[in-house]
Amino acid sequence: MNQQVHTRIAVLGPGAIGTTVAAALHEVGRTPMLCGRTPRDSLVLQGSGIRIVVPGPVRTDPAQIARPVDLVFLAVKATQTAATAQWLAALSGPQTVVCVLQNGVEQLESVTALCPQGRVVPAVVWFPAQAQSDGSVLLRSDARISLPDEATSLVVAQALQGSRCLVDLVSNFRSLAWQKLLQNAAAGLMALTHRRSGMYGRHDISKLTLDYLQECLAVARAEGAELGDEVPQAILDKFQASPADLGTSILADCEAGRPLEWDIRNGVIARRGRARGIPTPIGDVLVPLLAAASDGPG
Ligand SMILES: NC(=O)C1=CN([C@@H]2O[C@H](COP(=O)(O)OP(=O)(O)OC[C@H]3O[C@@H](n4cnc5c(N)ncnc54)[C@H](OP(=O)(O)O)[C@@H]3O)[C@@H](O)[C@H]2O)C=CC1
Ligand SMILES: CC(C)(CO)C(=O)C(=O)O
Repeated sequence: MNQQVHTRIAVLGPGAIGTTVAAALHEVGRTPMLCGRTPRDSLVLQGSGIRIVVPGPVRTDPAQIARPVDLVFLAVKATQTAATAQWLAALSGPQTVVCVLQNGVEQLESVTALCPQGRVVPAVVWFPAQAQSDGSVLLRSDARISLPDEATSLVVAQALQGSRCLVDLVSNFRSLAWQKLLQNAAAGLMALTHRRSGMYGRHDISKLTLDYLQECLAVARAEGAELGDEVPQAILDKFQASPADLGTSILADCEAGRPLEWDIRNGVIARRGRARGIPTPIGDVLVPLLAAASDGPG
């Protein structure tokens, strides 16, 4: 008997990333339970040559959950994690694996605090996905996540096996998570300018991006990430090679007037730098601007 077929899976936070993973699971016959904030009958993922409808409903009341599931994909914004405490308590038991599909390097601590019963696996999410005005989600590249190469991650890898969401199990997870964090930190500039990837073609913005990434790299290395000297330029090259209209999830939040993940994407680097005595002069300017753009007042 195929054990995967019997794995009970929930997607908590059926937004851009949650819809992508739910669609990948549904497509291979492992339709997850959908848990969210806004009731919906179904989710729709669109992309180049794809349209997948994931049957709902999106449940909105954790009190209606009768028993834990085997695997939870948590895909709310980091600013929303605390508000999922009741969901995590209802969905997770001692055997439950909670895979955190969020940016940042602090997922393990923040989510473990909310579900001490579950086993938490942080993920690096590499693909861009954007909610559309009709409620569907647009997937803008192949779906891929990286997980630490450890036993708990196998539950996640098995659930996604054969699906359109590729899973890498990596021995250098910390380094990879910091590398992705640097990409996100640089993407924060889009939320300040309200411009998309095309802006990295400007000479002044590419210089600022490289200078910022150099100071972020120094903090990442002090935190134990093994990242080479080429990383800042490689990140800039990636933005410059992206479609000019490609945004980032923090820009989507900014445009929708939602709180920004400024602390887990940019603030964390300045915080960790301060704790280690590493100067972060550019971050010290960007972070208050992002925080104020997010939280006001005014
Ligand atoms: N989008 C992207 O391209 C990428 C995003 N990421 C990261 O992935 C994470 C998720 O981002 P993304 O998918 O863009 O976020 P979205 O804002 O698109 O989705 C968040 C989802 O969580 C739901 N939600 C919010 N609060 C709760 C709650 N209390 N209980 C249950 N559900 C809730 C939202 O519901 P509602 O519809 O009501 O708002 C929404 O469906 C973030 O950390 C982001 O940085 C990483 C790589 C790429
Ligand atoms: C698009 C991507 C992968 C890079 O900025 C991302 O992480 C995000 O939008 O949050």
